[in-house]
Amino acid sequence: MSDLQNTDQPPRPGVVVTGASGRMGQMLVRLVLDHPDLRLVGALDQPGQPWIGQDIGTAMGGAPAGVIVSDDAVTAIAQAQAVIDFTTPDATVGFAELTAQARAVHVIGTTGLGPDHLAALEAAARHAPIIRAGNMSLGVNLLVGLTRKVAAALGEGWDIEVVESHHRHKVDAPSGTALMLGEAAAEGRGTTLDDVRTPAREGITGARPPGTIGFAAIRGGDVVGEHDVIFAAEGERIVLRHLATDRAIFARGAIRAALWGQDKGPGSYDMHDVLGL
Ligand SMILES: NC(=O)c1ccc[n+]([C@@H]2O[C@H](COP(=O)([O-])OP(=O)(O)OC[C@H]3O[C@@H](n4cnc5c(N)ncnc54)[C@H](O)[C@@H]3O)[C@@H](O)[C@H]2O)c1
Ligand SMILES: O=C(O)C1=N[C@H](C(=O)O)CCC1
Repeated sequence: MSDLQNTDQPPRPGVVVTGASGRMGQMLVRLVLDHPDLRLVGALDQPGQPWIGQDIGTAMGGAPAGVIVSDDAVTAIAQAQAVIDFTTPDATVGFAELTAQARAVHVIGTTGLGPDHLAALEAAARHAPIIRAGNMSLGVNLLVGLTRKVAAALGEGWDIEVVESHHRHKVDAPSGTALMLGEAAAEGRGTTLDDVRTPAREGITGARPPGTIGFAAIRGGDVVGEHDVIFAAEGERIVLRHLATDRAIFARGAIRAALWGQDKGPGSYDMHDVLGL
């Protein structure tokens, strides 16, 4: 095979994966390395992480990938056309400033973001596209639409509860997905989640106020991610359920978003934009 690049083909976007040693980071590195239309140009992790300075392929137990894990985000992101980021809220805000400077697409899967983080991302999105979703899978994004529809069809005689289960390492609750589903249910009812969200229950809580949306979080073992939206009325119940059994569904969505974003202008986007839902 010739070493010469086929000049008829557009250049393949260069991708930096952040949190490269993490559960999602490793999955993303594998899929980007295998992708015919993308190049892995950087693998970032936090200072002190034992993989810093090693080839990402060998650190993951495979063949060398030709990309060294680094904690130098400034240098790595300067050469990226896309940054795929599943890390922590504070780290994500830092990466957003750098992707804005590089005019690179920032695909954000990080959950647990607070109002200050979200405001910082809005500011960064004035300079480059940001595609963010608490869940990047096709199935969950379809479920969001179904949840909105069912909530719109049912009156306040139907109580809405979102129950989620995740692995023992997850640090935020409710999950980003549960919040997406709760927001969709609230929208379906013509309100906002902030107005109807019930705080976590414990002790003598009193009876359930009508029209509220509650959340319950289960943590244990290696559960990848499970979500039920329960609509409960007198005498009947509807349960909308999504079960994730493989993190690849999130990584595939993120890669699709990175490619989709290549010809988009600055702004805030989500997976509904990417998937055309
Ligand atoms: N949106 C989705 O579809 C989706 C799917 C799965 C997970 N998530 C979210 O993605 C995030 C990561 O999940 P995970 O299970 O991979 O976690 P993890 O703990 O396995 O990985 C996080 C990685 O980020 C790294 N990191 C932390 N701070 C950093 C910094 N300042 N710079 C660079 N790297 C840094 C850690 O060292 C680690 O490698 C969580 O917020 C989780 O909820 C979202
Ligand atoms: O493993 C996690 O952490 C997950 N986080 C997302 C969430 O908070 O909803 C998506 C599912 C997996």
